Order: sequence, then C-alpha cells, then structure tokens
Amino acid sequence: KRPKNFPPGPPVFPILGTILQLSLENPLKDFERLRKSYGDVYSIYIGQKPAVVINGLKAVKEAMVTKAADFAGRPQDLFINDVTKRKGVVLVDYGSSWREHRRFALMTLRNFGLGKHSMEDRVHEEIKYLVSTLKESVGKTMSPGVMFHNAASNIICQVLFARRFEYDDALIKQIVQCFTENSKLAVGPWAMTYGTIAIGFINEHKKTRVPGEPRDFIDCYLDELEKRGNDGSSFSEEQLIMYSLDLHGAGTDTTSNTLLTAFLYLMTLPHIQDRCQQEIDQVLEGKYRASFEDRNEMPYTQAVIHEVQRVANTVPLSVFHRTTTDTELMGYSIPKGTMIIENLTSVLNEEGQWKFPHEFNPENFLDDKGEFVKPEAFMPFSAGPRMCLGEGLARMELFLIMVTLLRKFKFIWPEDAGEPDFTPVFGITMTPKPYRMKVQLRRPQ
Ligand code: HEM
Repeated sequence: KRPKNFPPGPPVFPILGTILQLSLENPLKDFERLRKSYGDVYSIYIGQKPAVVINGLKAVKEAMVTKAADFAGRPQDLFINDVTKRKGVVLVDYGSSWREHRRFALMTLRNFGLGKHSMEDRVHEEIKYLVSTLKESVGKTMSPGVMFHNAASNIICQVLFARRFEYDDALIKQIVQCFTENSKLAVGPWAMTYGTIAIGFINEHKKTRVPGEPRDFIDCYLDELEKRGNDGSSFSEEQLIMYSLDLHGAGTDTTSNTLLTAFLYLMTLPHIQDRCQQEIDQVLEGKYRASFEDRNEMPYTQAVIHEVQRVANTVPLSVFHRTTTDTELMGYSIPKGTMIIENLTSVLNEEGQWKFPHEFNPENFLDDKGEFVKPEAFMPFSAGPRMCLGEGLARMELFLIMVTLLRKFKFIWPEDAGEPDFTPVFGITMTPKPYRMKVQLRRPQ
C-alpha cells in the first residue's frame, strides 16, 4: 500500500514491488511510459522500497532547486555504500562532511593555477597524446574507446596526483577493462584496485610534499588536513582515498562517453563537422592553440557541443537522491528517507522545451541570429546543491579536446562500417556501442 497522498504509480506486488514492469536492461522507455499514465511525479517499488521518479523540467526544478535541501540526500542502504564506507563526496548523505568536502573540491579546482600549471595547461598536455595517437592512425581506421577513456582518466589523474598513465600502461588498461567490460558490477574489485593505487600515491606525496606549495589536489588536501588538525574535522586520510576514487570515477566515464557520442555524430553528420571546422579555423587563425575563452567567439561549435551533451544523455537518471525530511512535491507528500530518481532524460528531450527534442540538431542552442543560447532544460549536470561538481572541468575538457582535434583532423565514418547504431548501452552512464573511425589530417602539420 502506498502511504497517504504519496505519488501514484503501477500496482505493487509482494516481494518484487513494481520491478517486473521495468526493463532492467533499459528502464528509460518504461519511465517515459509510466509518465504518460501517472504524470510527472510517480512512484515505483524496488522490492518493498518505494522510490519517487521525477520527470520534466517543472517538477525537477521544484525538487532540486526550490526545495533543494529537502531533496539533497543520498540513499545510504545500497550495496555500494558498504564499498565506499560512506566516505568521499558523490554518495555521501547531505550533511557537514559532504558540505565541507564539496566546498573544498570546488575551491581547489577553481584555484587550479596550482604550481605553474593552470588547468588549461593540464588539459592541453593530455591533448598532445590524443593528437599523436590519432596521427599514428592517419589514413587508417581506429577504435577510439580506450583512447578517450584514458585521456579523461589522465586529466583527472593529473589534477589529483600530478601523474598520467601511458595509453598502453598495463595497470590502467586493467582498470579500464574492469570498468567497461564488467561494467559497473565490478565496483567492488575495481574500488579495491584503485584504492590500492590511490594509497600508494598518497604515501608518495606525503614523503615528497613541501607544505604550502601544493602540486596537485592531494597536496592541497594534506595541507588542509594539517591546518585543521584532528579536532572533530571531517577531513582524514581515509576520506582522501575515497575522495580521489570518487573524483576519478565521476570524471572519467562521463567525459569519455560524451566524447564518444560527439565523434559518432560528427562523423555521420559531415556537414556539421565541416561547419565547426570553418568556425574553428577562422577564430583560431594564427593562434598556436585554443583556449577555453575562445568558446565565446564560436557560437556554432558551442551549440554542437551542447547538443552532443543533450543527446548523449550521459547520466540518464542522475545519481539517486533521497529526501532529508518530510516534504511535498507538486502537491504530493513524500516522507523523509524516500529514494528519489531524477529522470534527467525526461528533461533533456522534453517536448515544449526544445525546438527539435528528438533529433540531433545544433539549432536547439541557436537563436535566429545564430547566437548561442542555453535553454533552461539543458541540465546534463543536474541542478541544485548536488549538481555535478566537475561541470567546469568537464566543459573545459569537452571544448578543448573537440576543438583541437577538429582543427587538426577530419573524422570519417568508414565505408565498410555499415549503418551507424546510435542506440547507447544503458547504465549509470550511457555508453555508445563500440565503433571505428577513419582519420585524415586536415592540413600538413
Ligand atoms: C560530461 C561530463 C559529466 C557529466 C555529464 C556529469 C554529470 C553528473 C551528474 C548528473 C551528477 C549527479 C548530480 C546530482 O546528484 O544531482 C554528477 C555528480 C558529480 N560529478 Fe559529474 N559529470 C561529468 C563530469 C565530471 C567530472 C569531470 C568530475 C570531476 C571533477 C565530476 C565530479 C562529480 C562529483 C564529485 C559529483 C557528486 C556531487 C555531489 O554529490 O555533491 N563530474 N555529475
């Protein structure tokens, strides 16, 4: 039985709840169907546990922005909570440890003029490896999956540990494989492997650091730890291990799957790729490399990158939330502790919010003068206090990587590759099916 005035939903069966009415392989279509029957806010039962699914811009905004604190918790009774020991930031419940760690990460990422290397330099450093890998493939076809995954992983590793791994490094390959092949089921062993690496790095940093002169995120955290001492602060070395695992995990699969989606569409829509290249050539003429600032001169390329993010729908159901108090949403009552599923998919393709909700079309982000505009329903990073903490870094990576690669190379869908399959594989993150791309140099380099 649903509690009084609880959001409606499909009939609940003993033991299984409403689970049989959802395809576990890809529940997104079922969520859409249930929205048609029950409205923007409805409930499902995962076994005996109720969860409220929130759909569409209006309801998502009311929950995540207007009633932000009420909806900013995280479920604490999932298997993953045991693995993460309730540390880090992504899965930590709303409270002072989460708040302090989130604030610290935002500040540290923002101040990343760390040492001599600004964040942009770190991203460009990694792009060099992408460019040389692609150069080796000129005139041939290549599978970009591992390359983009490694690049995204390395950028975070640079920020965290001031270290990167070669694209064919055995250890990092193993991690990538764990991640992609066994998918998210391998969180346990993966966390352990990565945890061990992180501990190694942290110990190394403790030996070589100069207090007050941080080289990277780990040094910043160790400085902060020293400053705070042990009196009741939520900062600890154990936190730091989980924290770096969190940031690495949150920043790798997301960015690399978005890049994979980008190149899949750019190859199969060559007129769009062409138009980006014209704009990039014009704005960067005479410049050695792109800077993030250049985006303001590139409305079309900006529109394409945003359209990629909209269509990629990289984190389709966001990260699950939980109510922190008894609350109300769109007139329904939701008790404290209820799991909340924020259906970002339903916002990113919502009819009435987009000119072309169901096709890849950069016009979704352009006004009639060709200027870049960002509709309110663009929320691939979610909204409110739990919104993606890496948004700034992710947007910088997407822009610098796409612009640099499009400036140098032309990407072609191989003649023998058959029809492209745009349907991604569902998971916490959506992954495009593996594909190959043909690479050509645009001008002699
Ligand atoms: C295209 C790339 C990315 C996308 C689409 C994305 C999307 C998201 C989404 C939807 C959430 C959940 C927000 C919520 O619960 O309401 C999230 C959380 C988070 N993301 Fe990202 N993300 C991306 C890249 C990154 C990067 C590069 C980092 C690393 C610096 C990062 C770090 C985090 C963290 C730490 C959280 C948890 C925030 C919290 O619980 O307070 N993300 N991201």
